[in-house]
Amino acid sequence: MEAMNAVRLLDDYRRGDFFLATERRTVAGAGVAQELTGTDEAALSERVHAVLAESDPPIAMGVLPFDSGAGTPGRMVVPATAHVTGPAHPAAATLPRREVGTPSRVRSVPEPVLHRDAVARAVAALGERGLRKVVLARALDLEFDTGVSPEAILVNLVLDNPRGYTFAAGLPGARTLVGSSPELLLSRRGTQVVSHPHAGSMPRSADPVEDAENGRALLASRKDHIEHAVLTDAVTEALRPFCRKLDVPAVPDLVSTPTMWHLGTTVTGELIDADITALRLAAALHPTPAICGTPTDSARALVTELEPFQRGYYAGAVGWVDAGGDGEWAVSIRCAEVAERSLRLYAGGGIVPDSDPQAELDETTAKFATLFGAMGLPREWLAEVSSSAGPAHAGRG
Ligand SMILES: C=C(O[C@H]1C=CC=C(C(=O)O)[C@@H]1O)C(=O)O
Repeated sequence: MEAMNAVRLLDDYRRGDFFLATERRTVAGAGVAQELTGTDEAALSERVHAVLAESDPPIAMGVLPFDSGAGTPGRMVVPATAHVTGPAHPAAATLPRREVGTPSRVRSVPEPVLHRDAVARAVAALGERGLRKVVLARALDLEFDTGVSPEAILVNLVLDNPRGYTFAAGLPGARTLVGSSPELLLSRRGTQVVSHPHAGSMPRSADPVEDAENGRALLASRKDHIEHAVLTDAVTEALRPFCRKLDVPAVPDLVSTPTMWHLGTTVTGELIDADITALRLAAALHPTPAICGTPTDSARALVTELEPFQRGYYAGAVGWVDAGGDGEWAVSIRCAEVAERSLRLYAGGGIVPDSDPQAELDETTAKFATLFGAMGLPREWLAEVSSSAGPAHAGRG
């Protein structure tokens, strides 16, 4: 695998290919030497491992869906050419921002008032069905009169956040998943594994006093600590059978992106069996309660019942694995599925018994700001399309 300048790789990215920029490295793959798809993620990881023993380049990259049971397959590609190099920053900061264009229509799915209703129904269902947490999402559909460029969105996302897991990945049906996630599902290097689960949120603010206050409020929020503890417990339990040592801090850290504050816990472990690959571990962890809920099956059933769309590759995972089993997988949030002249943005939030429907609607609105900012769209539009007044406010143009 050749090393090439990360900025050049970013500039060269074309839809259909794979790109992941992190604080530590940049991974890019172009073209398709082999494609493997499947709805059983553990089986897919075994097939990928077998293929990688004979592949050049010895690396596969791709996406896992939120729910492969809904028929959306995991997709892994051994690219024709692959590059693994250093971080895109600070050099990327010199790149000019790219124009994305203005959508002719922006629509909330479901309408904001219906998302609030869904949150209220979820709160009721938690008690009735014995769930500790469920994550509910909504979408924004943007339509354009001309082609929309995932390449431009990717460049702007990389510029906006040197610390994110910023990705673009080709999907079946000539679509592209593009986004910038704060959340590491799993990385493996030799026998060392790391997961950095995130749950609990407050928006960042341009006003430094309010911004710091929001961070403090999140650290003091009992509801958010409960939401986070459910997640950390599940990640710990999923990793435990694979690890001889596991380190789980007792309290989460306050972590941030340019648009959100979160609670995050860095879980580190040492594998018992060095043959377990990063993709196999990602498949074992997914879906965590950061994007689904607890217990997993009942939470997933409730998501299917209450959300008026299929999540596809939102709230799945995006990453890579090499022939030695090392790799890095991010939770695919703060992202959009881009088609020819349209795109769908997704944002969700964890619901626990103390959740408030309006606050949950506002939280999804704040999370959309990552993609909205990268597309150069005004924040006021986001507020307008997320107004709980409903359909009269739900469209533009
Ligand atoms: C499900 C999403 O965020 C997750 C990650 C961080 C904080 C979250 C929360 O506070 O609810 C969510 O669990 C999303 O951005 O769509």
